[in-house]
Amino acid sequence: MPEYKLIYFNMKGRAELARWCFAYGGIPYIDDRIDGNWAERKKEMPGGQVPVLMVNGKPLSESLAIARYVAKQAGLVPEDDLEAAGCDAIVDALQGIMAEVYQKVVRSNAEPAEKQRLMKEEILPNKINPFLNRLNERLSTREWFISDKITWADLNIALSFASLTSFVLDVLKDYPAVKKLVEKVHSLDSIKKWLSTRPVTEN
Ligand SMILES: N[C@@H](CCC(=O)N[C@@H](CS)C(=O)NCC(=O)O)C(=O)O
Repeated sequence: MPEYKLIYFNMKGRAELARWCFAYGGIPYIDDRIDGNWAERKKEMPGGQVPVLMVNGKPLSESLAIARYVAKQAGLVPEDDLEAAGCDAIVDALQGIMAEVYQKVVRSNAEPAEKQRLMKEEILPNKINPFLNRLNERLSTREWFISDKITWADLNIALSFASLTSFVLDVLKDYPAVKKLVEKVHSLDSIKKWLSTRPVTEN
């Protein structure tokens, strides 16, 4: 097995999906969380950013390329090309939604009341709820997102909506099939173990 080192900050952010894939696959890796000397470490990173996955000393950048690669090693990418592309599609869509939430709400300098208004009156009704409607309909008739087998798309759905629940407590209230999938992923032994042992961080 190759030697893996995942380099990122001490946060979930763009590295957490890869960490969940490592956990699911029981694949050993070094979880290298940069602490304090970013200016120095930045020079070593291709493109000057993280996450970077070192595979036997060779760097791979871009969070979704990293997560997809680790998912493949963990048996979480379908063999069928169209099913694999279906997973890519929902992962990309979720990435877009989460990027908007982080940019406009989590990292914005707006007052808390304005953040709440933005979330309630704009992002939820225009972006998140229509997405959840379609996803809930799809998950009502199937075991996992793409087929009868779990994939990294399921892990990403569970990760993203668990994280959104910290901003909007009842985000899944009207979407029971999505809620069921999120709970199913969280009840996997490998994921439960990761969640109970990972470093505690705010984001
Ligand atoms: N498209 C890249 C974006 C990477 C990115 O924005 N990384 C941020 C942390 S989340 C970073 O390295 N920031 C520090 C810097 O740019 O100096 C990805 O998805 O991996």
